[in-house]
Order: sequence, then C-alpha cells, then structure tokens
Amino acid sequence: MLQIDRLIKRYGGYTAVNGLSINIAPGELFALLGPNGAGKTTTINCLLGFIQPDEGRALIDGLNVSDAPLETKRRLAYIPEQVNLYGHFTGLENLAYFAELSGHRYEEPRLRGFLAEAGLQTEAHARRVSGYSKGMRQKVGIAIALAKEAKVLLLDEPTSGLDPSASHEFSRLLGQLRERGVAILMATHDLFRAKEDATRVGIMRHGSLVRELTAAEISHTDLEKLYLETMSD
Ligand SMILES: Nc1ncnc2c1ncn2[C@@H]1O[C@H](COP(=O)(O)OP(=O)(O)OP(=O)(O)O)[C@@H](O)[C@H]1O
Repeated sequence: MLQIDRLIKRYGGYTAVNGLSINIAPGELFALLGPNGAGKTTTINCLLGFIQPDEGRALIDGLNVSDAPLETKRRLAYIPEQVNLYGHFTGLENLAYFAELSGHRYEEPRLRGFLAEAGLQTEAHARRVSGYSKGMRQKVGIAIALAKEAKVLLLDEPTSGLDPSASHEFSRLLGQLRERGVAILMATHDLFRAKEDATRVGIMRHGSLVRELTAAEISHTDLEKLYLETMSD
C-alpha cells in the first residue's frame, strides 16, 4: 500500500535520506525511530509530495507520488505533531472542508459520526478549533482520515506533548484504523508507543534504515537497549 523504494534526498552536499526502502501493507503500522536529523520528516515530506526526491520513488496505493501528486494526496492523511486546522472554524467545518478537498461531501450527521468515531466529545463538534487541546485537534485529524477513506496515514511525532491518557486514546484510534486496513507510517521518538502500537519498528540513522524488527518479538527494555546501541555504533 505504501512503498518507499531506494529513496534519496540531498540538500547540497548533505544526504538527508540515503537509499531508504520500506514497504507497508494494509493494516500494518511501521514505527520509524531515529535521532533528530535522521531524515524521518524529510521522508514524510517526500511521501506528501512537499519535496521531490533526487532518486528512488514513493508509491501510495500503487501510484507514484512524483507522477500523481494530487491523486496520492487524496489517498493519504497526515497528522503532524500539531495538526493544522483553521482555528476560527469549528471541528465540523474543518472536517467538512478537508473531506471536500479530497472529493468527499457529507451531510452534518455523517460528519458528526466521524468526529464521534475519532473520540471527539459531542459538545466540541460545533466549537471553534482555536479552543481545542492538542489531543482534540488530533482527533479531528483522525476524523479527516476516516472521512477521506485514506488508505495511508502518515504520522510525525503524533504523541509528543500528549498526556498519557490522550496518548493511550490516540493509540487505540490507530488500532481502529489498522483494522480498517489503513497502512500507517509513524515517525516517533516514543519507544514505548512504537513497541505498543507498531507491527514493525525501523531505526533510521544518517538517512538510512539501520535496523528493522518485528515489534512483537522485542521487549520494551530490549528495544531501548538496541536503539542506544545503534546510536553509539
Ligand atoms: N530544507 C532543508 N535544507 C537543508 N537541509 C535540510 C532541509 N530540511 C532538512 N534538512 C536536513 O536534513 C536532515 C534530516 O532532517 P529531518 O527533519 O528529516 O530529520 P528528522 O529525523 O525528522 O529529525 P527530528 O527527529 O528532529 O524531526 C537534517 O540534518 C536537516 O538539517
């Protein structure tokens, strides 16, 4: 569903992403770990079509992002650390707007249904987003993914700054999206959430994937140990 194939992105003489290949099947969650500057956000920006890779390719649902930027954007949803919404619009209005951008027009009850499914309390639906907490904005992000019927979800540091209950709730929602067959790529520094939520975990360093493992086969302690060892190699 999501294929990253020998992706390379250079900035001048610096190689930010260096031959990265990852395949993520429907219903899988791949957690991408790595220190600051490892190239995680650059990779996500290539998938979003925000930047062009120098070599290699990224495919969303079989479509090359470089050849079909609009089509691929329609098929994916993106939740960064701070979900970008229009503060003076309500949650409902934001959802209607972003769903429409991807060609989906819904009546209000259906929109409320998506927000409820994403865990946003009913009294907040018609409130302005400027008063929402970070966790509430992320729920709107999940509702947008549901409304768009996104096949791929890209997450960049989604749980950073969330309190433990909000973080737990967020991971429950990711589980629901996985059950619907969404392929998820999550860049994160949160080893705990990576181990808990992911099917596979990759450790990135200097633009390359240096380790890849099955989440179920490693304990929290061993993942932390492996991460630290990888950083000191
Ligand atoms: N527009 C740019 N011009 C030049 N260098 C850039 C640009 N964008 C990113 N880089 C460099 O590419 C490297 C990878 O950055 P990137 O943001 O992808 O890392 P990251 O793994 O997401 O880090 P973090 O965990 O801090 O978000 C960094 O060294 C960064 O300085």
